[in-house]
Amino acid sequence: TWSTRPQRLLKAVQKKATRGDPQSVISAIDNFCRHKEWAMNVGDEKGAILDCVVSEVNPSTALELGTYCGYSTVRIARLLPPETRLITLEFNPDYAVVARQVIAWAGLQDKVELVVGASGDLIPQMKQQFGVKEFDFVFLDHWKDRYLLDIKLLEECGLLRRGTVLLADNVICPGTPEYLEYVRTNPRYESRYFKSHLEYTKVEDGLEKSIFLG
Ligand SMILES: Cn1cnc(CNC(=O)c2cc(-c3ccc(F)cc3)cc(O)c2O)c1
Ligand SMILES: [Mg+2]
Repeated sequence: TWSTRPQRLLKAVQKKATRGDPQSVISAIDNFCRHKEWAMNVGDEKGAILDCVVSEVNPSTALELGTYCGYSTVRIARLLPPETRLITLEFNPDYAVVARQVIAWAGLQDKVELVVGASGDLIPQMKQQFGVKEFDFVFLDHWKDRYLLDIKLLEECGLLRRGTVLLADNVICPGTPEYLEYVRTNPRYESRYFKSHLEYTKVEDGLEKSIFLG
C-alpha cells in the first residue's frame, strides 16, 4: 500500500531530527519539502515572521487553525513559556495522526492540545469544553474560505480580547480576499501585511497580522 506525503514527511523527521529538539524537527521538514517533496507547511521564510510575532505577543493561550503535519505547531509551541498552551484544530484525521507524532518527536506534546474536528463546530465549544477564557494569539492556516467565517465566530463567542493578535497565512497564494477586505476595512482591526513568498518557492505570498481592538 502506498504511503502518503504526510507519512513520508514524518519518516524524514524520524530519520533526520533529534528527539526533543524542535529546531531539528523544523529543519528536517524544511529540507524534506525543499529537496524531496513540496508540502504546504508555512515554511522557513514565513516561519521566521511567525516566530517574531509569537515572540512579541508571548501568548498565554494560543489557537492554531489548520495543523496539517504540525510544522507551524512546533514553531509556535517551541517559543511558548512553561504553563502556556497552544490549541490546534485539524479537520483531517490522517493529518492529525502524523501531526501528533511530529509534535511528540519535538517533545512539545505537553504544550499542545490537538483537536480533530471542524473549526466551525469546535470554536463555540472552546469556553465550556476546553476551559478557554480568551485567546491572545490566533494563527489561521486552514481552508482559506473559512478564515472570515471563523474570525467572526471567534468574535461572537467572546474569544478575542482587546489586543488579540491574528496572523493569517496565504493571504496572497492561494489567497483570502474576503478575509483581507474585512480585517483591512473593519475599524475594530488594525492590520498589516508582511510580504514574503509561498513556502519553498519564489511565488509571492504573505502573512496578514491583525490586532483586534475590542
Ligand atoms: C486540504 N487542506 C487541508 N488543509 C488545508 C489548508 N491549507 C491550504 O490549503 C494551503 C494551500 C497552499 C497551496 C497549495 C497549492 C498551491 F499551488 C499553492 C499554495 C499553501 C498553504 O500554505 C496552505 O496552507 C488544505
Ligand atoms: Mg498555509
